[in-house]
Amino acid sequence: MIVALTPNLSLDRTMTLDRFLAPGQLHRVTGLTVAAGGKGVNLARAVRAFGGQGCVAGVVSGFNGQHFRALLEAEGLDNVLEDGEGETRECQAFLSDEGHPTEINEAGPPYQPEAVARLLPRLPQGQVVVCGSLAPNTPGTAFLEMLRGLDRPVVDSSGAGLEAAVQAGASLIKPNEHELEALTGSGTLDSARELYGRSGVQILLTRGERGAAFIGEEVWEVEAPQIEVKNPVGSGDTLLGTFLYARQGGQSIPDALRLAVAAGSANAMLGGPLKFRVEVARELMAQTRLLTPAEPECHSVGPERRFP
Ligand SMILES: O=P(O)(O)OC[C@@]1(O)O[C@H](CO)[C@@H](O)[C@@H]1O
Repeated sequence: MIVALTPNLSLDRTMTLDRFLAPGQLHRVTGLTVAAGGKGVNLARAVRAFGGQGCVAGVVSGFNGQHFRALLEAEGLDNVLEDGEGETRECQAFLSDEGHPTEINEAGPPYQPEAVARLLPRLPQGQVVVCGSLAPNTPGTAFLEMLRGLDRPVVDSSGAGLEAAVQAGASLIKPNEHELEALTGSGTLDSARELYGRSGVQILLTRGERGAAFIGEEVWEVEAPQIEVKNPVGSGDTLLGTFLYARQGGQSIPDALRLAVAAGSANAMLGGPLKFRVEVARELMAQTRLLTPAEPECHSVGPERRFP
């Protein structure tokens, strides 16, 4: 079981516009999809698409929260949800034939310690993955404490969330290059190696259309296939969900990474997490390229921490 604990769930509204979003102009919506969202939902969808067990966990609130529950139930995704106060946020994605997909994410209701305290004991047994942004006003100490109580979770967050993940000794983090740069001052493979060397936290570094790298005791890089991107939203979540699913199923790191990169590409090519198809990911896997594992320059690795 992969448990996608998502601190800031959302209702995702994906709008196709008659032309690329332009300031000060009227736009007509030619297509609209409303789906349960937040990074953990996309991750759980990918796990399930491959035949694995994925469960969404989080706090939902208000009318949007009821809508979220109904959409998740309609999709048949396993979930553990607690009711909170305020209103679950909305995240908008704008697409058009002219490209440049654009996202606008609300902040969401503030951190709700009581609801989180009710939620955590209800999490099912399994690998916990903490996914996405934190609720506004989440105290750093409370988040750190939560991570420490989760037995080496995987963390896909940014900013303070990522810093806390390193401090708490997460088993794996999944930054993109910008998030790694914000964390360490540089988004390169060398800086990821240095981070692993001093923390023992494994890193799955996503590099957008270029692919991804795994940095731990072993270092692997995979180049993504050339595809036409329809909607990149959720590609990183699909990539991570696929990687974790494949590793739990016993696949080697390079095989899991190739499948994960292919799955992220399939997500972007097909139009997002609701359109993702495993067969396409498997086909695209043949077009990924595994680069020769680079020799770590820094051998001073920390305590051994492997996933799973
Ligand atoms: O605001 P966060 O939590 O960073 O990201 C939320 C979000 O943009 O991430 C997913 C795509 O990765 C969307 O489904 C979702 O709405």
